[in-house]
Amino acid sequence: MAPAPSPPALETRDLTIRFGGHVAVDAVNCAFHPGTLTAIVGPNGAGKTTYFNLISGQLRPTDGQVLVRGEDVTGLTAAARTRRGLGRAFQLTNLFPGLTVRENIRLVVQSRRGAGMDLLSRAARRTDLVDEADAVLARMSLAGRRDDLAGALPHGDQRKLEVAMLAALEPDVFMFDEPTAGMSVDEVPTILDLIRRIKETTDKTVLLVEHKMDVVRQLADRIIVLHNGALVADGEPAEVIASPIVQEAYLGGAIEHA
Ligand SMILES: Nc1ncnc2c1ncn2[C@@H]1O[C@H](COP(=O)(O)OP(=O)(O)OP(=O)(O)O)[C@@H](O)[C@H]1O
Repeated sequence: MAPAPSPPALETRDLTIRFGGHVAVDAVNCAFHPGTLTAIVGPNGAGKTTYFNLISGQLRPTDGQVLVRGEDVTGLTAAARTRRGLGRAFQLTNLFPGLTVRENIRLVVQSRRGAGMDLLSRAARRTDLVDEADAVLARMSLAGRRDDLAGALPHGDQRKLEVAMLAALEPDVFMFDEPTAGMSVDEVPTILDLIRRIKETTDKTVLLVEHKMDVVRQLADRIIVLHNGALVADGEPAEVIASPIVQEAYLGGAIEHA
């Protein structure tokens, strides 16, 4: 007998949230698999960030479920979902500005290894933890910034540090919400390179909310399109980008509902 296929890394079933009479996410059914980077696109207000918030546990759905490796996590807190392998990069809110770049990474490594979040503890002096933090910094091209205070970094390097901290957490599912927002044109390629490295060197599941279609085109294996909270397209990037719904959303303004 053939072995049962493994469940998706992440799945949403009929995931729905209403704010008053407004349906912000509307019965979204979608499965995400390891080794795949899925871009989530759609016009402003389509429900992309709300969908992320429902997956990561910042919001509770009105209806539907979130499953991680087949396990229903809908009733769990955001922190419990993180422990089950869901990792989300928040726009700079996770950084400790008064600590160095290396200390920020070390805290993530420490906490993942169950050694607490105290920088002065005995665990914090363990050389294996420091070495691991340094390896992440090297991999993420941040070794040169190792001793700089996170709060004093230029914006682009803070965003890089945020990606590096998520990489140090080693989640199964990486969630990026507009990782290049507010970056200058010359800083964008570095972030894309870091995300590409995560995608190419690991068998992780990556979700990316992104407005810039050139970024999506470069990174995505698959694109899903949200519009008025509903999933309206799902497929290969070239095919989805060429579809009338995306052409209208990005080149011709708002999409009219059929
Ligand atoms: N807490 C909330 N209370 C009421 N309405 C909300 C709330 N959060 C989001 N919404 C509404 O839900 C809809 C989806 O918003 P969301 O921010 O998810 O869209 P988005 O696709 O991420 O947009 P953008 O691309 O502009 O970031 C919008 O109409 C928004 O006003």
